Amino acid sequence: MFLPRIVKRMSPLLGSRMSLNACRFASTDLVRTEVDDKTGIAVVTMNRKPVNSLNLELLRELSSALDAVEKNKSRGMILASSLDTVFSAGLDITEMYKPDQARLKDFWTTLQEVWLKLFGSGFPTAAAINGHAPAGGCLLAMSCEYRVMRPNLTIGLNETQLGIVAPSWFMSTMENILPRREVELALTLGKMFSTEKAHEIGLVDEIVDTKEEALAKCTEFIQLFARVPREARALTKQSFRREALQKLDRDQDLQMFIYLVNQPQVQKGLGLYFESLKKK
Ligand SMILES: CCCCCCCCCCCC/C=C/CC(=O)SCCNC(=O)CCNC(=O)[C@H](O)C(C)(C)COP(=O)(O)OP(=O)(O)OC[C@H]1O[C@@H](n2cnc3c(N)ncnc32)[C@H](O)[C@@H]1OP(=O)(O)O
Repeated sequence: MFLPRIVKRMSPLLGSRMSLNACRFASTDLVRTEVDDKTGIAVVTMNRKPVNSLNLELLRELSSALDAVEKNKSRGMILASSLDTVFSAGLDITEMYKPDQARLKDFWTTLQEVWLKLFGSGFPTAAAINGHAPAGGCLLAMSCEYRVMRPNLTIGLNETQLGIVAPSWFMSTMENILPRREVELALTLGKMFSTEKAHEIGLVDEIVDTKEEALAKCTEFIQLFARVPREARALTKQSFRREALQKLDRDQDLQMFIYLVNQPQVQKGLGLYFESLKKK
């Protein structure tokens, strides 16, 4: 459950530019939200060790954090990870392998919700990709309007490599950034791009050396909109994204997911993949 702890104070504990400004914190164990009072930008940081795999609880907290950013009328939101080498490992395999059926339904519904809120948000969004971002991790980053990534990492929709299929709204999200042909090739291959390649093709906008620089670049991007009327910007962004958003038939997508994930060969594949991750 989202129990925001909101305090207003000067924070000598935070690094770099954030430390200079009074910040409001709305934090839970899994998601930390800090709003810089000077810029009005919220930094939403995922914090689920070891790899920020997206389980039901993390997704619920992300969903609540997005509501809070919207409600607080923040100038924008930066999505980041508290981990040194992983942005997010994507969906938590344990939610889909030998699942409890009621929880599985909740899990997928909440993932849809997070995507609808993030991809469809009116406020400006940017991702500080300070670690690997496979599959669902890539989806979160791609749902933002701008991506800044550290070198020598990987990002992509690798689902076919796992013997599963990325839902069509994952594909639409990549199509919002890359040409359709490039997306088809990336998805059919289950391609994980290096930071450098992702930058070359436009999946990532900038490469920087540190997380602090990534946050600073994301802030600069969001501040580009400082003088653009908020509502006009929001409606323009949402018009561009409306087709993808409306294409998601939540109920049909849920039924399809539940049916497919419960197929014995899919369960077997997920089990083998999970074991291979553990043996690594
Ligand atoms: C014809 C058939 C059609 C069938 C259609 C079926 C369609 C149904 C399904 C539809 C759903 C589709 C959507 C899927 C989207 C997804 O997001 S799937 C998840 C994909 N994610 C990955 O492939 C990432 C896997 N992880 C990694 O690559 C690496 O862990 C990492 C690069 C992120 C980090 O590497 P490193 O720092 O070296 O950590 P590790 O030692 O690998 O991992 C540490 C620890 O975490 C566990 N773990 C890693 N990833 C996950 C995960 N996604 N879920 C759960 N757990 C994970 C890993 O096992 C380690 O655990 P232990 O410490 O060993 O216990």
